[in-house]
Amino acid sequence: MMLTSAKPRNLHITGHPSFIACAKIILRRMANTVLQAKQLSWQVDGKNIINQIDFNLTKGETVAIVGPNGAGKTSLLKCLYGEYQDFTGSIFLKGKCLKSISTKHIAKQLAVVSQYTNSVFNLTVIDVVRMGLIPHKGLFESDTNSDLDQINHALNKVDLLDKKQQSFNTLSGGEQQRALIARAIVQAADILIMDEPTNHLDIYYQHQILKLAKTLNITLLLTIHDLNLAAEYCDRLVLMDHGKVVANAKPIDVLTPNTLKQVFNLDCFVDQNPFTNKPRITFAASAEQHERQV
Ligand SMILES: Nc1ncnc2c1ncn2[C@@H]1O[C@H](COP(=O)(O)OP(=O)(O)OP(=O)(O)O)[C@@H](O)[C@H]1O
Repeated sequence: MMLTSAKPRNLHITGHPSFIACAKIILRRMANTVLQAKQLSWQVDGKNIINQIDFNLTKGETVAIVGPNGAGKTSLLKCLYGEYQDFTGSIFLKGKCLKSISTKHIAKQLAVVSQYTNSVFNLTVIDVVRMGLIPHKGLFESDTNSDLDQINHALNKVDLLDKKQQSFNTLSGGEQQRALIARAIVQAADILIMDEPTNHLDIYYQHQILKLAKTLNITLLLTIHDLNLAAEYCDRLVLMDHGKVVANAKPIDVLTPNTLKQVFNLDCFVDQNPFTNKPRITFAASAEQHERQV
């Protein structure tokens, strides 16, 4: 197989047809990679929290990072969206080294809905959603009619138009998540990162938030504990344990009894959800389980 030309779009590939097909798949994936980590590690007090992770996010995918408490899921996200800068290895956002991009530029590409925002926002819902405009505006620029239209459109999309003057802190957990998604819509980034978006939500809102995120038709990266929800809504799962990636594949290939036993130290049964045909996991928590090694 031979690849010529420096410009991926003009590449001329020669060789055996199977090599050519394989090369084309690899090149297409490379061209569509929006976020990439290479040999990413992050330490606290000399302890590896994230340990030599290679990670790829392709345009349009929905990927969940799953794994036990303390596995390093949130830390990985925080490195990937630029909150932690003291990592080793490299992170590329649309081909550019993350450390070389300004925060404003990152925010134009990547919106974040993270945990524990409640105490931060003593603002009305519309003010929280308006924050999505910040990366697109100058310091003292006031809102235009088109900005207000965008804000109202986003609030309408998440069904919070009637609560726009309400204090963010007084919203229910599900409504807060929806308000933060509205902020992300206004931010107009094409990658949305969500850290445990279904935390504290009842089963109806868990599905509602994930369905809403999917309707945005953007690239989604999230952390989630519920493996059945992950299987339901995600194209790919990255299973982490002790700061490392244990498996990285389609849900059906990651959610196997052997792999889950290895990571969660619980036996489980995997069959198909009768409504969606997606993998369904039932854990068997028996009295003889050994304590998990954390
Ligand atoms: N800023 C920090 N300082 C010290 N330790 C940290 C810090 N951030 C994370 N850790 C530690 O790193 C480990 C991984 O934490 P992280 O929040 O990334 O895990 P997680 O997989 O998201 O867990 P959970 O499912 O409980 O949210 C934990 O042991 C945590 O205590």
